[in-house]
Formats: sequence, structure tokens, C-alpha cells
Amino acid sequence: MVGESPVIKTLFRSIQKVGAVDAPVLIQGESGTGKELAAKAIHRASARSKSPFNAINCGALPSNLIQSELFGHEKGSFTGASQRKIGIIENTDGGTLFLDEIGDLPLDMQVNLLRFLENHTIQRVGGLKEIEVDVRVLAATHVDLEKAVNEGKFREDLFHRLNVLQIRVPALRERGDDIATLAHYFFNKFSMEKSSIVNGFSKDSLSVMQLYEWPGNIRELINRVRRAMVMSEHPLIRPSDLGLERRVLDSRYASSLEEARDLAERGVVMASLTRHSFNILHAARELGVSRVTLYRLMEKHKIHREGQGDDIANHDEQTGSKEPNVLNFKRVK
Ligand SMILES: Nc1ncnc2c1ncn2[C@@H]1O[C@H](COP(=O)(O)OP(=O)(O)OP(=O)(O)O)[C@@H](O)[C@H]1O
Repeated sequence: MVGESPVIKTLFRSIQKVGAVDAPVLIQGESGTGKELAAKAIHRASARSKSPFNAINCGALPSNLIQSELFGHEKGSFTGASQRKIGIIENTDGGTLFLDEIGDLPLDMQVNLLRFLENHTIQRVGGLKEIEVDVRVLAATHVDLEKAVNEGKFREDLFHRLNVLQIRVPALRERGDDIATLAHYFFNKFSMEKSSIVNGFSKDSLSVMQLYEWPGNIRELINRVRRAMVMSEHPLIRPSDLGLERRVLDSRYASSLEEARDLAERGVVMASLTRHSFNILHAARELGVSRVTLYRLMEKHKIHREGQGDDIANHDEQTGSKEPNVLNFKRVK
């Protein structure tokens, strides 16, 4: 798992701690943050690391299939059951089972899962025998399970069984410099697929990536980087190649009017700075504010001056300096 930010280091430490204990873990985090990778890391850090690690997405299977996927079935137990099938729980004997999107498990299946967690035995569909299995369960959810319990969508007893230990995988936007680290990591990983002219990211791109909210987290980052690597017509990937120029303006993710206004303001400032290669004078002129006001807005939105140099020529007209002025903007930590 790539990352050096304080929040991800906390996660790494938590993984080591919960890896050492043979109890269920509830892994929480937004979609695409790396919950499955965290589950694999817990498995590797545990005494079960030499045994199988299996994963199943409880939300991806129709409810009539999920029982047989989890518990298996005997030959002839239902129409179409022409063979005995060993379920994933039995197949994971000795190892770790990762139940992704546990919040989507149908209520009747939740009863069966609870029985297995309490007794460490399963029964195949159509089978009479109780089969003992030794499996550690890790479950992940991007929904608030406590809320689901209050709404009657998730069994409280199962929630407490699964929620013995918890870890939270942070959203990408909380991970500061990891955003650039991950972007470079995936750039190198997909370098075989890149167009022949692309060498890396412009500083503008790295800045915009820092400011963007990343609702789809690392999965979204991978897709944007991969697409930009193929489509970019410049040596250094620009914000527009990542499709982020307009997206940073997006206030759809705001939870209040004030936040929406803030996001819109930040977006307008960022877009203007990006458009003018971060030339303060030009951006201030376009925005109809003084340079001082623009600096204040940058302060307010935690954008600060850092570093210099890029593929884009830039100079401060007021001072006449040919040196790049403000090229790299990032969130103040
Ligand atoms: N720290 C990391 N370093 C490198 N790659 C990562 C990291 N975290 C996640 N990824 C990659 O991001 C993608 C999404 O990760 P993963 O599938 O584990 O997320 P998830 O939280 O389980 O998603 P979902 O909620 O949709 O099931 C994967 O391709 C994974 O390899």
C-alpha cells in the first residue's frame, strides 16, 4: 500500500495491531479508498498469512445465489444444482474471508452469517451435516452500519459480532502529499500504456489534484491518470488532460449553502489561476480583484505559494521578472 501521510501511517499501525488478534474487523471507508487492500494487509500481518485469503462482494450477487456462494450446496438441493458446490467459507478454512459491502447482505443471509460467526460451523444448502470451519472474517462497508441498524436494515447482533475491532481507511482528499505520490506511482505502473510524448505531470496538475475532492478516491485517481497518460498531447499532463479543470469548480458535494459558496469561490479562483498558468496579476485582472485580494482568497482557501518551475512559461508582468512566480499551489496542512 503506497502512502506516507500521517493518516495512512496511522492506518498501517492499526493494520499491524488488528493483524495480531484473531477477531473480526470492520473496515470502514468510502468507496475506492483501499478497503480490500487493507483487508489483504491484515491477513498478511496475521498468523493466517500462509492460509487462503478470499473475498466476496455481498452487494454484487443476487440474494438467491449468495447463500450457495457463501455456504455451498449439495447436489440436487435446488433446480440446477447438478453438482455439490463447496462455498467460499468452507474454501477459506484456516484463512481469512473478506466480506465486501456487508451492508448489502440480505437480512435472511445475515442470520446465517451470524450463526456461523457464533458457532464456527456451516451447513451447505440442502445438507444436513454441520461442518466445522476455522475462518477469520473481515467485513467492509461504505455505508454507516449503525444507521442501517437503526433503520432495521442490518441486524444489531450481527453488527456487534463484526464490530469487535474497527479500522477506517481515510479518503484520498485527507491524504495530502500521498495524492501526488500515488499519481506518480500509477504513472510508473502504467508507463507501458502511455503515449510516447508524455513524461509526467505539470505542477498545475499536481496542484489541482491536491485541491480536488476525489469522491471516487484512489479508483478515480487511477482512471484519471491512466486516461490522461494515453490522451495527453503535451509532454507534461495538464489539468484538462485529467478532466479536472472544471471539476474543481463543482460544488455538488457541498453539504450546506456556505460550503457550496466556498467551493464555488475556490473553484473560480483555482480555474483562473490555472488558466493563467498561476500568474497572479493576470488572474487578479480576470477575476476583477486586486492582487492583495487574490492573495487573501488564496489564504482563505488554503492555497499557498510553493516552489516554482513547470512546462508552462510564466512571469510576473508587474515586476518584469522572467522567473516563474506562483506555479505550485497546495493545501496548507
Ligand atoms: N494505498 C494504496 N496504494 C496503492 N494502490 C491502492 C492503495 N489503496 C488502494 N489502491 C488501489 O485502489 C483501487 C481501489 O482499492 P480497493 O478495491 O481496495 O478499494 P475499496 O475501498 O475496497 O473499494 P470498494 O469500496 O469500491 O469496494 C485498487 O486498484 C487498489 O489496488
